[in-house]
Amino acid sequence: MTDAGSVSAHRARVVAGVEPLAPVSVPLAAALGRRLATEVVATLSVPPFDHAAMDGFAVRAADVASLPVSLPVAGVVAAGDPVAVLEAGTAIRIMTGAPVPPGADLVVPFEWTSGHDPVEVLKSADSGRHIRFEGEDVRAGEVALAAGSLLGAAQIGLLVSVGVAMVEVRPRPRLGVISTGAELVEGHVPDSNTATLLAAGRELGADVEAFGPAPDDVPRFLEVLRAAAERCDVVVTTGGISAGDHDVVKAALRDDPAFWFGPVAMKPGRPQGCGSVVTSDGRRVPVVTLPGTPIAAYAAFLLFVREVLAVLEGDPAGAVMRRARLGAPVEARDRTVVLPGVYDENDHVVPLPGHAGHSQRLLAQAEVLLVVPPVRQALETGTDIEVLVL
Ligand SMILES: Nc1nc2c(c(=O)[nH]1)N[C@H]1C(S)=C(S)[C@@H](COP(=O)(O)OP(=O)(O)OC[C@H]3O[C@@H](n4cnc5c(N)ncnc54)[C@H](O)[C@@H]3O)O[C@H]1N2
Ligand code: MOO
Repeated sequence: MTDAGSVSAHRARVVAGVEPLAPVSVPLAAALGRRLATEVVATLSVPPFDHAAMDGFAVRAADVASLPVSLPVAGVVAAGDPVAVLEAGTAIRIMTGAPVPPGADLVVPFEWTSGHDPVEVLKSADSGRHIRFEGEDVRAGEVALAAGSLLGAAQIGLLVSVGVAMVEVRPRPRLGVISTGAELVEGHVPDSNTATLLAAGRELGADVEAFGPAPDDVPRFLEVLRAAAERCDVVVTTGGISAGDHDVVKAALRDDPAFWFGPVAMKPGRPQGCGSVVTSDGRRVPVVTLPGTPIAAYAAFLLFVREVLAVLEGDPAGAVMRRARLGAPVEARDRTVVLPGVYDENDHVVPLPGHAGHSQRLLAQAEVLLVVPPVRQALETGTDIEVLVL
């Protein structure tokens, strides 16, 4: 098979022409899990003012340079108090978080002193000790987070600290799933692909909607596809793309120049396709046509559709490719093989025994899918390979 049929070529094909979604402005509370569309510049410094890092006494380092020394305590300042001023030759009792009095350049912790007025300082330190200086972490005007950053708990906390309340983020992609096949419409086979792919989409941060099962009828299928595209940013179909008499997806789209169908050198998931539909308002919506066999559909979703979602969500690097070491030898073939597997006690990956090609039971027991590259040789224990974490 030519390179056009490799997994990596198909990955590139499905994301070709896909652009990040137009940014939306949201309050921080709605930004969890989104990516920044623009860099964020700090409007406040972190910390916002010089403050004590320890409970103790604010002093001038020069006044405690030679020990022992005893200083009168001129006042007390706690976090939230107005700023006090330190006169030379005195100390101010200070609590962690309180603003450092102008004139002071050292906080001596209680443990290094007699603790009472006049305070005897027993141990000294250089100017600047136990003070957190304004802007030493982030300075106002500096870039706090780069465009493309994923907003998790820590990033949201940082944005609050730098004084930012609204952020420009990429919205959640809207993922449409269309399963196809008369056996699903008639209820002879439960539609597990729709349920699996909706769940997989939600796990990847998408808003999801089912439009199938669609019957094996070309005009009906095209109607469903257009309706899905109008409401979505990416549409996935399952089934109907191999060589059968009722393969509706392929029949409907094979002659559309915006679509590609062909075998990809992988197992499971050999029949694949992709293309795009233009909506009434001129949006180009990518469409990925996955095989119907449940394991093939799920593996292909993780290999290909995850990439599309990553681009739409504004991930600058594309979907994160995870890797792991083999915990047992695996025979690589002439095409990419996707095997259900688990982590062993060394955090290496091993295929589950009894792999029978299409077992949904085995898939449900798996922690990862091993992506065994098409290198036609025995891969030894310890070999580094790509994994799809489930
Ligand atoms: N002559 C050939 N036949 C087949 C080829 C081929 O290259 N030449 N490829 C085989 C491979 S590999 C696969 S994978 C399948 C893919 O076929 P389709 O994508 O057209 O899928 P269907 O025929 O519609 O369904 C396959 C299988 O999966 C079940 N299915 C479908 N959708 C669902 C769903 N939503 N939930 C649960 N199960 C589903 C369906 O009932 C079939 O049993 O083609 C081979 N044939
Ligand atoms: O390659 Mo198909 O996806 O296994 O049965």
